Amino acid sequence: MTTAPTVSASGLTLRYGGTPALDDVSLRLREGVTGLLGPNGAGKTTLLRVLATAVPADRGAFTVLGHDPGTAAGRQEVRRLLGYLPQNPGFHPDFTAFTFVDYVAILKELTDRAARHREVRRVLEAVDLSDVRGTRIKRLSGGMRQRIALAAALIGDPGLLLLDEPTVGLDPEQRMRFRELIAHAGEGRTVLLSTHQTEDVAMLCHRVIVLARGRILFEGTPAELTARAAGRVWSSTERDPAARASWRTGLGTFRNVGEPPEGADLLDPTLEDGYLLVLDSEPAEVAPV
Ligand SMILES: Nc1ncnc2c1ncn2[C@@H]1O[C@H](COP(=O)(O)OP(=O)(O)OP(=O)(O)O)[C@@H](O)[C@H]1O
Repeated sequence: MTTAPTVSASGLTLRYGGTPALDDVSLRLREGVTGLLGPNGAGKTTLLRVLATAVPADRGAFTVLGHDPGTAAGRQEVRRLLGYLPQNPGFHPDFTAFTFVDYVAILKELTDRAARHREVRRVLEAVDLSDVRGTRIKRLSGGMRQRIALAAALIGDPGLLLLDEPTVGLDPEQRMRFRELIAHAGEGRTVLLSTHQTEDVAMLCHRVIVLARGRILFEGTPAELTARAAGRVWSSTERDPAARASWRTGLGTFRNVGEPPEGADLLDPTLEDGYLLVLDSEPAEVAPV
């Protein structure tokens, strides 16, 4: 039995000038972590901002756990149900981890001081930052700052978590640590994770959406995205000019992605190969506005 979707969206469209940042986007998000992949300018941040009710769509509609943000009451309810980690969280560097998260909790209408402080301690504990809660943010590493932003998004235990490129700029160890936290956050709630890291998607997402030029090009499981490249990745001793992408690996041979020649030495595809080929299938021209 499939659970009811947390988010149901249909026909979301938003233009900046003549450029469609979102173009007729329909989707359903369920419990677990859904990765949102797409090249720069694909519309990922715009989609997250629309779902976070930070900006209204020009057309289309969506609900979060049945609430419609098209009405003032619905919008208020949706805001209570979601946590949002924006691309640039905008910390005041002189705030401590605790005062920043407490400030966000006040904005989230947690008015009872004692209960709010308990909640702030809970979310800082959840991201393993209890030890530095009194430290000023300017003295903390990038990874710790991202964990503070995640803690702030977790205030009130939201059913929907929107994360905009949270692992950008983190070193591999911090990224792995953050992956653990996202996977944990995705247990029992719905997470939409915008990222450029195909590895993050392969490692922790239940589903993946590929967005380009404001349109959804693919929606499915990471295994299904990887399968798009089955039989389309091969090894050769020379760069294959017919390949969509071709590079020399550490082994000295070339790894090619595209349409292989007859009898090619096929390799196992990765999610990144599938992603590349899905992007390649995109029509070159955008529909006239
Ligand atoms: N406030 C704005 N005003 C004008 N154009 C905008 C605005 N925000 C986004 N855009 C445009 O909308 C399109 C989608 O941008 P968006 O930031 O959503 O993409 P993205 O997939 O998040 O990109 P990135 O991976 O680089 O963060 C781009 O063409 C961008 O230039």
